[in-house]
Parts: sequence; structure tokens; C-alpha cells
Amino acid sequence: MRGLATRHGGDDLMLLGLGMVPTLVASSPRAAQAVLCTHDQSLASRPRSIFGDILGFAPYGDGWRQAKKLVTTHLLNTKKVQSYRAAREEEVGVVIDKIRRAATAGEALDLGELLSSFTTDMVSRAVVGRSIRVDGLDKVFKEVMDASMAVLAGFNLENFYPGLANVGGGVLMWPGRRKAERLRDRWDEVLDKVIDQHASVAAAGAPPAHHDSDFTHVLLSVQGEYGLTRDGIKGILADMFAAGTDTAYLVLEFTMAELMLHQDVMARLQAEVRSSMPKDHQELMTEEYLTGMPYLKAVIKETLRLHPPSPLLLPHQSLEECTIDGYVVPAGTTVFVNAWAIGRDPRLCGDAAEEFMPERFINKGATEGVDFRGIDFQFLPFGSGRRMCPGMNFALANVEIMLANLVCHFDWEMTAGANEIDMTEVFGLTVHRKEKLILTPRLPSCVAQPLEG
Ligand code: HEM
Repeated sequence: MRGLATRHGGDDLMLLGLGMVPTLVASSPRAAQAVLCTHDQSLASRPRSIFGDILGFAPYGDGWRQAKKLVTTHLLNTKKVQSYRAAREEEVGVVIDKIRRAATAGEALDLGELLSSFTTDMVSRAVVGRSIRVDGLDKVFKEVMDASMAVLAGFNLENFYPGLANVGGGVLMWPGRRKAERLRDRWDEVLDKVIDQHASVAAAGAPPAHHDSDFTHVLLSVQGEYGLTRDGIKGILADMFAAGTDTAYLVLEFTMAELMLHQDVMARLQAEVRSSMPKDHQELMTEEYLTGMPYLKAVIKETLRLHPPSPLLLPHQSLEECTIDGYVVPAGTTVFVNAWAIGRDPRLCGDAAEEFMPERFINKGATEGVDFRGIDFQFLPFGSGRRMCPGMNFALANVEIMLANLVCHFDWEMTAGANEIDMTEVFGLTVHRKEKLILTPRLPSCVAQPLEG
């Protein structure tokens, strides 16, 4: 899309026809501001999703407004995110133990797979509570989640040729719909069990203290106040998985890949993290150690600038006709904001815009002080405006603590025979690395001794 914008004479706003659907693409901070701020309300809907419409894929309206309010007020507010600190540290501990065993045995690891399990487990902990490993629920969630992401990332004919959806009674849509229905049934089955189990705990009169309660408890406790149906609760919980797992692990995996390619950055980051590591080197870096780590935060920002997991955000849709920069944008237009191209624009980041240079975010660098929240529309990994990601703080808390521990406790090497990291990206709803990130962890002499047993 960046190439297309360049061929259009560098137009930062393009109105195209993709299939039968008009499509507006914004590729500069100015155009992003027009879409996400000036015309935010007119462009705040979403195209239809094969999975239906609860929150992330819901059309703009009362249902979406209520679900978003509920999620931002009760599930993902700052206090709630802090309340998951112990769970975060416990889950990081599980991963670090696995890596330590591999390091002791001299084995290589599929780091992406490990980090993907970590972010799924973190969302599972938030949704279900401590008991995710009981009955293998962690594995069930991961399996259903991976299958759902594959369907969501696939091509949905209906979004580009809406008329074809009804041809022959919708026969062209049957295979995709059947797959989506089977998955919806699977989500229903798993989440029904979770809700029943939580309802019986509450009925027994022993609900957890509010600060300690998981998403399911919270949603059951406000069900009356918000008039939530059981399907509404299941939809919100499933949405937390869909939006919150793939995205955060991609940030961690891309960061580690970039660090392997930029050993000078790795060394500076390790120096920062290790300078404040616990005296007992076996101990985890817990969250109180992270406050004085500006370089860690700059490294994460730089990864999000070059590799935003949702490079075009999620598609928006116009609710009504509006005129932007002289373009008449009809109702029903699909709208993309090219956060990937904006992050790499040399007009904002200078000539080295394609380089991985966390320094640009600190010490009077070109983008020092630029915020995650998209306030200046030049850094938009979480979007901006009405449809902005409500899970930003939850995601960043997970990414920071995991990354600090990965670089604190281990040195990392490429596997024998590999002499470079392939950074080829595969574009879908989220951007993945084409190749797995297989690395060998080593225990540095300054850190931990091998585990016994
Ligand atoms: C690094 C991790 C993450 C990134 C980069 C990210 C990015 C995004 C982006 C770009 C959007 C679309 C914004 C738009 O269309 O304007 C979005 C929406 C959303 N995200 Fe995230 N996200 C992340 C993690 C999470 C987490 C952990 C959760 C929840 C636990 C979450 C929940 C949501 C929801 C519910 C929406 C839909 C909001 C709406 O449509 O109103 N996200 N996210």
C-alpha cells in the first residue's frame, strides 16, 4: 500500500475500489488525523466479520458502546492491569524455568511458540483466573485461539464482493461460514464451562475480592447493571483472546529478532537490565525493577514503530457519506490507516527511518517523547480515537516484564548453521514473521547457575 501511495504521487489519502467496495487509505499523520479524529464518528464502524460482532468487530452503535465502556471501566483499567502483577510474574517464571532447562541442556528453542503460549496464558489467566492449567484449559484456549486467528486472517470474499454473499443462497460463503460456525461452537462450549464454574463459586457465596477477580467474575458481577446476556459475556471474553494474544507475542518475537540482528542494541539493553537485577541471580526481575529502564521502553517502541502487529489497524467503515480532502467518501467505505507506512516515513524519522534505532525515542532523538497513544498521529500501533485499543496497558505490562527477563537471565545465540535472522514478514490481519525464531539460550556467567534436577 505504501508503494501504491508513492505511485499516486505520494498521496497520503487514496480512495480506491477493492473488489466492489470503495476503500479509503490514510498514509500520513495528517490523513490519519482526518480519519481518526476529525471524521472519527462517521468512520467508526467496522466491516462485517465472519465471526459476528461483539466488540472489536462490532458496527458502531449502542451495543459496541456498552461493551467498550464495560471493558475499559471494569476489565482493562490501570488498577485492574496492576492487579494482575502477581499472575504476570508467575507466568514469566514458568517461561524462564523452561528456558533455563533448555540452556542447561544446550538445546535450541522455538522462541515464538514459547512467547505465543505466554501471551495466551496471560489472557487466559485474566479471563479464567488461577486455574488455567486445571483440565488442560491453557492448551484448549491455545488450540481454539490458533484456529480462530487462521480463519480471521483468511480472505473474506464478502468484504470485497458483498453481492456474491447471496448468490445461490450464499453457496460461495458456505465453507468459510461452516468453519467459523464450528469454531463458534467450540468457543461456546469452552466458555460455557468457564462461566458455569464461576457462577457456581459465586452461588456458593465465596466470590473473590474485587481486586483479585478475573474477567469472568467481573462480568458476572455487573451482568445485571449492564443487562448483559450470557452470549454477550462469551463474546467479550472471546474478543479478549482474539485481540490480546497474537498481537502481544508478535511484539516480543520481533523485538528478540531485531536484538539478534543488532547486537550493539542487545548489549546496551542487557547492560541496563542487568545493572538493576536482583542480587540473587536466580530470582525473576519483578515489576519494581522496571521503573528506571528507559532503554527497555525505547526498544519496545522501536519494535512497534517498525513492526506494528496490526499494520493497517483494524478496518474501519464509514457510516454515512462524508467529504475528506475533497474526496466524497460514500457510506459503507472500508477505511484503512497505514500505521506501518507512517512509522517508516523519513519525513518524520529522518533518513534512517528503516533502521532499528531505539535511541531515536530517548536523549533528544527525532521522536523523543512521542507517545504510544497516537496523540500526534505519527506513531499509531494501538490506533487512536473511538476505536483505539483498550488493551494497551495490559499488553505493555506483559511485554516489558517478559522482555526484561529474557535478556537479563540469558545470552542468546543463533542455532548452529544459521548465520542470519530472516525478517521476511507475512501480511494478514496481523503481521507475522515468515520463519520461526529458533534460538539457543546460554546462561551468562554473571547470572544464574544451572537448575538442579
Ligand atoms: C501489543 C499488543 C497490542 C496491539 C499492538 C494492539 C493494537 C490494536 C489496534 C491497532 C486496534 C485497532 C484500532 C483501530 O481500529 O483504530 C486494536 C483494537 C482492539 N484491541 Fe488491541 N492491541 C494489542 C493488545 C490488546 C490486548 C492485550 C487486548 C485485550 C486484552 C486488546 C483488545 C482490543 C480490543 C477489544 C480492540 C477493539 C476496540 C474497538 O473496536 O473499539 N488489544 N488493538
